[in-house]
Amino acid sequence: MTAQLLDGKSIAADIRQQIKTRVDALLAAGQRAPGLAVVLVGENPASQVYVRNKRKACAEVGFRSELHELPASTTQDELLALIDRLNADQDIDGILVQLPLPEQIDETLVTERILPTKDVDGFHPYNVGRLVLRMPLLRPCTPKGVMTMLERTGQPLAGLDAVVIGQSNIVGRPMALELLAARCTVTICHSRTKDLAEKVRGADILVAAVGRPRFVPGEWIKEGATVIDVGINRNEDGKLVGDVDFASCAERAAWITPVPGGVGPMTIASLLENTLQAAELHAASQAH
Ligand SMILES: Nc1nc2c(c(=O)[nH]1)N[C@@H](CN(C=O)c1ccc(C(=O)N[C@@H](CCC(=O)O)C(=O)O)cc1)CN2
Repeated sequence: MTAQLLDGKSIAADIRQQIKTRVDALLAAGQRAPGLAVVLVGENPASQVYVRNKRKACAEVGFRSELHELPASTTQDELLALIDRLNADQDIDGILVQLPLPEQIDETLVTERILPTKDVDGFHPYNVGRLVLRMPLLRPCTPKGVMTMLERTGQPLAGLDAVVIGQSNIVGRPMALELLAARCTVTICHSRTKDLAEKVRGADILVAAVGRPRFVPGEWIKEGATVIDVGINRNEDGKLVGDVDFASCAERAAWITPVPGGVGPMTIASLLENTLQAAELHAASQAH
């Protein structure tokens, strides 16, 4: 089998177009455009690229976005004070603090300080808890983007065996919850998992979020599986590569995501969807 490409770049472009149409309708009805505050602490070059791309996507769909760039020496109290101001700002619907944060700042405290209804990353324990209970409000962006891609394959997900490699709070765990909510039988694998290859061989859907270049070889892939690669790694020549060995995995899979141009653009598209949803929540709360 040679896999069909799940083209995140083009699915994300469709989503941006749909969101733009909804923003145009809001503006035509005399309402204001959704507003996103993006907070970047320090000068991590990858984070600077992601933040730039997020703001570019906001501009493309007609959202307002404001950037709060803080020095790497920012204290936790200074960052929390900024979040308090953004929580209270009626012109701001969504708040995003780009991760990772410098080591003097506690990520958990920061995540918990953002109002759950403005938490467009979906990382607040309230939003994670709602996902656990199958009553999602704002859903973590990368897993949400993966679910959108899986819908595009047209295959019913209920009853499929899904394997997620990686147990991070922002990808692996919420990804497993999303797949469980879609009624897959889900196995979460991590660095202590025994017989990883055997587990992956049983997967109808594989989501690789390991952070190791080309970690999954084609021989682990079940014939006809869907392979979702969340990894973004630089190889020796500086080229971006995923967590799966694309060429050999594509020989056995039915569907596969590329890197770049797969899950990454979908993360940003999901952020736009969440920001629109947060703006709708905000407008509804003001109507009462
Ligand atoms: N507050 C958050 N921080 C981080 C998140 C997040 O969702 N929220 N996720 C990652 C980084 N990330 C978003 O912030 C992200 C990573 C990659 C891409 C992307 O589009 N990648 C491109 C390649 C880009 C390149 O050239 O480097 C692709 O895959 O095609 C988007 C978003 C950690 N932090």
